[in-house]
Amino acid sequence: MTRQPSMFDDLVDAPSLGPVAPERHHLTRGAWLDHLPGWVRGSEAVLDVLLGIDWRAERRVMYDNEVDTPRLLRWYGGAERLPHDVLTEARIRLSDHYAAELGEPFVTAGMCLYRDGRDSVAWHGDTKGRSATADTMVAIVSFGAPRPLLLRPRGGGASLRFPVGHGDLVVMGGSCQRTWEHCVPKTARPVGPRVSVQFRPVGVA
Ligand SMILES: O=C(O)CCC(=O)C(=O)O
Ligand SMILES: [Fe+2]
Repeated sequence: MTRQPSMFDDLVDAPSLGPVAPERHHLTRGAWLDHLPGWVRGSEAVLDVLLGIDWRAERRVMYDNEVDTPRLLRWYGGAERLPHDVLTEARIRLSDHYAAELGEPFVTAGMCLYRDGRDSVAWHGDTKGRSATADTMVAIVSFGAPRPLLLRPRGGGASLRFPVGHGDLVVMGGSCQRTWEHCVPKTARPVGPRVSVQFRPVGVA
């Protein structure tokens, strides 16, 4: 029996991706950032799945004590199935869109869970691996509560602020990891959880 479409269909529709049509912001020294708010439609359903994956706390040494880093992590190599099919599709679509410019596909998916405003990541560049010396791209898709992603040039300069959450796409490209730094600061505002999914080529971390 065929069913009449109903007003509830929007709520149960599978998450989907809009066109990859980001706006490019040229930064200094060959760095750039592509920004596309609301790329993933129906991102709440993806967030629900992501909140339930096997998150891991990472320990690091600080002032001689071992402390938990203030966010949870999960890293997927290229061979591991991603927790939601729309993420697999996102990786394919991003690899297609950036193929000519990047020259290789996005492969790994690093995920971070910011449980609330106390979770954060300090200023850094993703400079483990080839990104220490070569131009590359890191594509970030965000789910859940918006948090600001801040960028600033290494060696000093004003910082830029991009709100990221609810299906937004941000791609850091060119020399961005070497010549600029980024962070997600803590906030005293009450905020819900945010999951960041970062796609990178092999050998970039
Ligand atoms: O939360 C984000 O989107 C940024 C995460 C990040 O910079 C990193 O894990 O290297
Ligand atoms: Fe990073």
